[in-house]
Order: sequence, then structure tokens, then C-alpha cells
Amino acid sequence: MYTAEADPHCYPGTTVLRNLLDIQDPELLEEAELALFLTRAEEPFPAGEFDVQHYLSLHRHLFQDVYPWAGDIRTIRIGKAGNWFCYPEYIAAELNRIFVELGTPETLARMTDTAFAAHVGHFLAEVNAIHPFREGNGRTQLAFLAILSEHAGFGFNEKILDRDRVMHAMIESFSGNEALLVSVIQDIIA
Ligand SMILES: Nc1ncnc2c1ncn2[C@@H]1O[C@H](COP(=O)(O)OP(=O)(O)OP(=O)(O)O)[C@@H](O)[C@H]1O
Repeated sequence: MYTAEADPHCYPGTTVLRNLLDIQDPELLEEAELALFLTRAEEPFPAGEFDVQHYLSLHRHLFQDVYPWAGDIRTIRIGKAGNWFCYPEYIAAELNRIFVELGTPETLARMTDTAFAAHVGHFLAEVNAIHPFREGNGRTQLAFLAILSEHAGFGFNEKILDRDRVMHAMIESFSGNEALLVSVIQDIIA
């Protein structure tokens, strides 16, 4: 659940996001959203150049059946548990900055596993602090990690993917400690 400003994306008087299925019950929406996301997550992900457009197209792919704004940068301020994410007016510029830092497909493919985990750990901490979308950020982060890892020739072990561990590592990274996130990535790609 997000701390959000009055949100034009929600049904009036609720925190339920307007959706293509017009489901207004929060639990039913959560169920349907997850099922539709899982179906799209089984399909091949959109190809791209590991740039901002690629990241937006991945979110669009994963949430196209649920939200009309899938793949669009959010326009309202949001936060979680007292941590406010990037204000919307700065998101596009911040995304451009961190995707330049991420590097090209060629430089990523040349990294050792240790270098990759440190580099991508920092990148994901930044993506999380930016939180470009109104919803679906965590799942897009992990899907993108899977794409990057596969490209660089490493694995992506979904079986050891412990959501609580990832969440804890992400929250720590928000305060500047990226070590846990780097370590979880190391384990996922091993
Ligand atoms: N207090 C917090 N501070 C910083 N980041 C947080 C906090 N709580 C959660 N996060 C991170 O936010 C992301 C989840 O964002 P969001 O809810 O938009 O994504 P989701 O895909 O809908 O949810 P989930 O990742 O739970 O499936 C995760 O990466 C999570 O680790």
C-alpha cells in the first residue's frame, strides 16, 4: 500500500486503481492483477537496448491487461513507509541518468559475476528510489534483472528468490546500504 496524494488514477473516494477490468474490489483486483501479470511474465519479454524505453516497454508488457497507463511514468508523488520516491517531475531525467550509468549491452556482457552484482545492485537501488511507475515497480525490477542476467551469461534462480529478503535489501538500499542487495543478486545469478 502506497502513501499517495489524491490520485486521479483511483476510483473516487478509494485507493483502488482504475483498471481495464473495472474491478473496484481491492482484493479481487490484486488477484486478477497477479494472474494477468504471471501470464505475461511467461511470455518472451520485449527486446531492447537496456535503455529507458526498454524499461518502460517491459512494464507495459507485464501490466498491459490491467492498467491503461502501463509503461507510463507516474504523475503523482508516492512513498512507502515514510520513504518518498522521486518526485514525478524529475523521474524522466533521473531515469536517463541511471540508464547511462548502467552502460551498453556490450559493457554488461563483459562483466564478471562479482562486478555485475555490484553494478546492477547499485542500478536497482537507484531504480527503486526513482520508482517510475504508480504500481508494479518491484516486479519490473526483478524481470529486468532476469533480462540483464541472461544477457550477461549468468543464471536467474527464481527458486531462491525470497521476496522478503529482496524487500528488506531494497529498503536498506534506500538508506544508502547496498551490500544486502548486492548479496541477494549474487545469490540469484549464481
Ligand atoms: N519502505 C520502502 N522503502 C523503499 N522501497 C520499498 C519500501 N517498501 C517496498 N519497497 C520496494 O518497492 C518495490 C515494490 O514496488 P511496487 O509495489 O510498485 O511493486 P509491485 O511489483 O506492485 O509489488 P511487489 O514488488 O511487492 O510485487 C519493491 O522493490 C520493494 O522492495
